[in-house]
Amino acid sequence: MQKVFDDCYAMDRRCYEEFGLTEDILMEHAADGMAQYIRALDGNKKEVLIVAGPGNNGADGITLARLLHSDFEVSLYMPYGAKSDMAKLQLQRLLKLGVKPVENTPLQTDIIVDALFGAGFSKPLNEKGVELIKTLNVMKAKKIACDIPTGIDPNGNPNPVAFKADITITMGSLKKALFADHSKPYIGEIEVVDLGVSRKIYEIDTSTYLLEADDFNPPLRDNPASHKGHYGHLAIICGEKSGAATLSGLAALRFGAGLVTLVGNSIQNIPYSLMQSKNLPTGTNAVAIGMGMGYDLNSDIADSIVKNDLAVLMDADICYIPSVKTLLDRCSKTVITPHPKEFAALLKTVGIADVSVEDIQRDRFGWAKRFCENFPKTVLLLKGANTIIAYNDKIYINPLGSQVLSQAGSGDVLSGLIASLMAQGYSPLDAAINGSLAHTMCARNYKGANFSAIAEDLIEELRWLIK
Ligand SMILES: NC(=O)C1=CN([C@@H]2O[C@H](COP(=O)(O)OP(=O)(O)OC[C@H]3O[C@@H](n4cnc5c(N)ncnc54)[C@H](O)[C@@H]3O)[C@@H](O)[C@H]2O)[C@@H](O)CC1
Ligand SMILES: Nc1ncnc2c1ncn2[C@@H]1O[C@H](COP(=O)(O)OP(=O)(O)O)[C@@H](O)[C@H]1O
Ligand SMILES: [K+]
Repeated sequence: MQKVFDDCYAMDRRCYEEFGLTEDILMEHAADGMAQYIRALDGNKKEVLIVAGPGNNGADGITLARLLHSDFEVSLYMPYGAKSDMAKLQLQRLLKLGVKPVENTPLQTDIIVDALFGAGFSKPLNEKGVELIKTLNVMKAKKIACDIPTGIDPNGNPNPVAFKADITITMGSLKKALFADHSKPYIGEIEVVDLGVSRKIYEIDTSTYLLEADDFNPPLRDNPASHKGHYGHLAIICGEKSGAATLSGLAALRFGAGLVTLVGNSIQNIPYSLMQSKNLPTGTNAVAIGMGMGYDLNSDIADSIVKNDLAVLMDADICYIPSVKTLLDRCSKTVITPHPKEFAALLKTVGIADVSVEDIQRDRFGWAKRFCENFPKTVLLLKGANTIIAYNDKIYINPLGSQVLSQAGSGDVLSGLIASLMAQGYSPLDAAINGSLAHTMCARNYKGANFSAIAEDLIEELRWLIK
């Protein structure tokens, strides 16, 4: 797990005030981090175009030009001149080496470093900036963003366009804007550079964390004398489309639930390994509800969930049903897993806000936080390119998913995985984190073409998740 921050200003300030470092020292390290990365690239890449802006992001770029000068053919392009004190100082130093900024971007180059705007990006790019970014984006070169790709605003949205990086070399620590859904196509890989002290010292407390594959805690069985009763009994409520519940059920079983029952009237053709029942079976310790259900929730089942305070995973259609609020208010072990459209419906159903899917996607962290303030007992998993898991004031980001997962049924698999862990006794938060990690790791391990995975393939991958 890595720490993630809104921005680095407080941590930079601490470096100056408590550790006696200067802006100059921090900047030298920032530029050196990029220089080391460029020096380690394949030896044929010699031409480097650095596009430097007027502020300290630009100053990082100018400093990099000094560090690379004479070992590389550096072109430094400064379309807005140097405005910040550090940019002016770094430019003076560079001029003393006899290096002058170029008047135009070259037509081709091996490497482009985007140091136009970084943490200070605060208003839309003007026409000149838009044209420049578009020109850089179509050039064939290795593309490196300094701190954050130019054009990505603090909420992670391109405004209106953004530099499309192969790698973002970010300064000091990770920032939330790198993990918005809208920024994902622009960020590329991410590398963090230390700024004069180790990251362990630089970073302060946070409530946001980035999940990694190493955080995965699988439901391994360590009791040789176990029986199915040790691994929980999950009930999945079926409705209009029983295929969704069946996929969830198979995923839950493959992920270790001892017994999985599909609950509903006359469900056809269910796989032999799943049980079926018209009512909530006695002995159920977790319930999954909403997948393919339609908008009709059996009130006896809802009452029984509330009365017995069962662990409950809620997904999909339940976001549109008013009684979702009762479940969220009254149950103490709940996970809800909407995609952005379902989340918009949920916010409206429970009376928090009437907003569009695009409003949510432009501020996923903000809306997740607002939801959790209203429902402090619930774990929210907001699906997306970078899935967010939010509980109370804590946020966990899972960046490991990919377009392999973009098809109907993969959300049903996710519900089954999380509900399976809830049945096996994981806390709702741990179930959401580990279910989501398993889901994205299955997608990463899938060997076929990235358009070809279906839900059943993800379920198959669970077999090989632990090597
Ligand atoms: N503060 C520090 O100690 C460090 C800062 N570093 C670098 O400094 C960067 C932040 O520098 P700044 O705060 O100077 O900000 P930027 O260099 O990102 O932006 C410079 C200024 O441009 C203006 N601006 C913002 N958006 C604009 C737009 N769309 N069109 C035209 N002008 C616009 C703003 O007034 C802003 O302050 C970081 O991203 C990082 O690269 C690093 O050197 C590490 C240390
Ligand atoms: N481009 C992507 N990158 C990462 N994860 C993705 C991507 N597209 C889809 N997913 C994931 O796939 C799942 C899709 O769920 P959902 O939309 O509910 O599908 P369904 O209900 O049809 O099964 C979510 O977990 C989502 O985060
Ligand atoms: K940048």
